[in-house]
Formats: sequence, C-alpha cells, structure tokens
Amino acid sequence: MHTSDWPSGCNRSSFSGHVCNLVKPGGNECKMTNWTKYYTSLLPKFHVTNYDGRTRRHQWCCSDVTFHCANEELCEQWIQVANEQLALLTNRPKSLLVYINPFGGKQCGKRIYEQKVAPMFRRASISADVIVTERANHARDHLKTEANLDKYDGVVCVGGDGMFSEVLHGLVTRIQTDNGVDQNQPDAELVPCSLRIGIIPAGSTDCICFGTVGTNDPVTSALHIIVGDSQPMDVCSVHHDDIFLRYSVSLLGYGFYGDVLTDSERTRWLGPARYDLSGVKTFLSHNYYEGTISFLPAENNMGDPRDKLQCRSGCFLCVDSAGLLSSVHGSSGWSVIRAEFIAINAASMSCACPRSPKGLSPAAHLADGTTDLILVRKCSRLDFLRHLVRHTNKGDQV
Ligand SMILES: Nc1ncnc2c1ncn2[C@@H]1O[C@H](COP(=O)(O)OP(=O)(O)OP(=O)(O)O)[C@@H](O)[C@H]1O
Repeated sequence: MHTSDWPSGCNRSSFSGHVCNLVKPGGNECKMTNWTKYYTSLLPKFHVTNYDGRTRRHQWCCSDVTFHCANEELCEQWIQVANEQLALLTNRPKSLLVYINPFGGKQCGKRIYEQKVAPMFRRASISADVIVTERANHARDHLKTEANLDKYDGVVCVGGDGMFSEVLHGLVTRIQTDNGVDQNQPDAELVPCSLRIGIIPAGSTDCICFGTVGTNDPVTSALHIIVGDSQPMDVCSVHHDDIFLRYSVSLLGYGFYGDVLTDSERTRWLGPARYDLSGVKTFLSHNYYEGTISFLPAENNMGDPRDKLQCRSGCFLCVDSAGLLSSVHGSSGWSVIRAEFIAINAASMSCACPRSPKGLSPAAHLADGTTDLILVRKCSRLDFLRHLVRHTNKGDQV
C-alpha cells in the first residue's frame, strides 16, 4: 500500500517497527460512518496450506489479517501494543547477511530472492545486506575474513546444498579462528556459533532445506527465518592425517555417491539433470572399493533407523542437542569391518529431497549426536539397483 493511500492525519512515523501498513477504508467492507483504520500486519499469522501432495504438506504461506476498529484512539493503542509485543520477540532476526548464488540449480537464485523473499523481509522490518556471489567460495571467504558478524543476527544463503556448505564452512571457521581453536585437531572442542544460518532453496537438490523444513519452497523458508525458527544440526568433521578436510551435515559418501557427485561436477551446465546422468554412468561402471571401517556404535540414543516419525524442525529428541551429544557414548569400544564396498555412507540427517522424499535414512535425527552408517558391500548390479530404488519410494530402507 502506498503512503498516498493513507488516511489524512495518519502520521507514518507513529506506526513504525513491525506494523506494516495502514490502509484507508474502502471497498464493500467499509460501510461505517466514522472513518476506520484497517491494520494489516505481518504478525505471526500464517497457515499451513491444505495441499495433499507429498512435498507440499509443510508449505507455509503469508496470511494478512485485518482488524477493524471503531475509533482512532483504540486503533492507535492496538498498534502500540502490537509493536510492543513484536519487540519482545527477541529470537526474530532484525538484520541479516544474505549471499545469493546466481548460478545454483536453474540459475533463479537472484529472481527468487528479489521477487519472493526480499518483499517479505521488508514487511517484517528485517534489514538485509545482500551479496551476489561472483565465484565459487566467494561467500565462504567473505565470511572467513571480511564480514562484520557483529552487525547481523543471522546469515542467509540463497542456493543449494553447496552454498549452505560454503556458508557453514565460512562461519564455523571464522568462529574457531577468532577463538584460537585449531580445526586440525579432530578432538578439538569447537566454539558454538551464535549466528543462525537460513536457507532459501534455489539449488538442484536442496536436501538440507528439504530435510529440515519438509519442503523446498522459498516462501516457507523465508517465513521460518522471519519468525526466528531454529533447528540445531549435527556437524561432522572430516580429517585426514590430522589435517582438517571439511564439515558435513548431510551425507558423507565414499564410493558410489562420492563418484556420482565428482562426475556430476563435470556436467554442471546440465543443471539438476546432471545427477541423473552421473548416477546412471556410475551405476553402470559398478566400481567397488576395498576398505576398513572403524566406528563407535552409539549407545543409549533414543532414535532407531526404523522409527516411523521423521525428524524435522522442533523434534522433541533433538531439542537438547548439546546434552545429547555429551550423553552419546560408544562404551563398548570400536567396531571394525573390513570388506569390499560399493558405497560407504554416513547420513547425519535423513538426506530427503524431492527425488527421495524419505531420504537415505528416513529416521535419522538432525541433532542427536550420531550419524547413520549405511554400508553397501560388493553385490550384483541387480541387488544394488534394488537398494537404490528403495531410496525413492520406501519408508524402510533396511
Ligand atoms: N558466482 C558463482 N559462480 C560459480 N560458482 C558459484 C558461485 N557462487 C557459488 N558457487 C558454487 O556453486 C556451487 C553449487 O551451488 P549450489 O549449491 O547453490 O547449487 P546446486 O549445486 O545446483 O544445488 P545442490 O547443491 O542443492 O545440488 C557451490 O559449491 C558454490 O561454491
């Protein structure tokens, strides 16, 4: 609504903060003799749409609620109280640093942000500093060295899993460097990061967004960010000979999935279809790898790979993630498996995505301090194909 539509006598400065619009009475609704103010806000009034589709169940959309008031004074009071209540919601971000990958997925990141997300942030009075990345690792390097993190309540990445990974690496590395923690030490205790990372899905798979929110919808993600939702996640570090390699929050894949991802990078120009092509090529090559896996079996954890409930934002088990992490012990010692493997996978979350709506490990928890190890030993192509097909349509992958 433009300011020219406001009723005369209505002073814009008195309606600052999260109160978004005041609109003049009009249309069929307004038959009152006194002039009436209509107050439309982005108070946390949204509703879950009643789609039946399997990916649309978790979709949120904005809903405007109009309050009718008989006199101006009362209306002013409502607005004041609404603003006061909104100011009390300290978990809502006020200032965000946004990185957009213009080349992720179908190369729509910039448009998605400008057309769908930015207007919602504006309505919610969130200020955003936007950086459109100019090269791979631009966001990571900026966060590591340059970004003034004190200015922000959170960092948002507009892109896919690769962009999320960049932001995660940049942020975690910056916090450790600032606090003198050596990431090369596998048992170093990392300093937690107070900034939250939001994801606006604009990539090819968007597995981390899908696995946490339940849908890949930019509007839903923007609303989660606006209302200050947060979800802790297990972050797993990968080291080789006391050298830190990288962090992973979703799938750590050696063998089949590692080969698919490596091959798909060569055909990035194909967009999301590159995963299908690389998947077929890698499947036909039927490579297997000899290896030794050593792992500490988790004990006392409450989740089970055959649990029916999928862990999402707000999971009761993952609420106390720090407590869970310290209570998960492998007291019975290391287990060792030596074999020939087609795939060695460690899933720290379900790894659900639109192609595999339940994911590689449907019941994996987002923040229970454990990872689900999925080992596929050397087997026939047909058996491996059966295993792959199970990911796309079965709740029970075992
Ligand atoms: N401006 C840029 N030019 C080239 N590459 C970029 C740029 N910005 C980011 N990248 C890189 O592009 C890679 C892929 O980006 P992103 O994850 O957003 O999309 P995607 O790979 O299509 O989606 P997904 O990871 O969900 O499959 C990231 O690893 C990131 O480092």
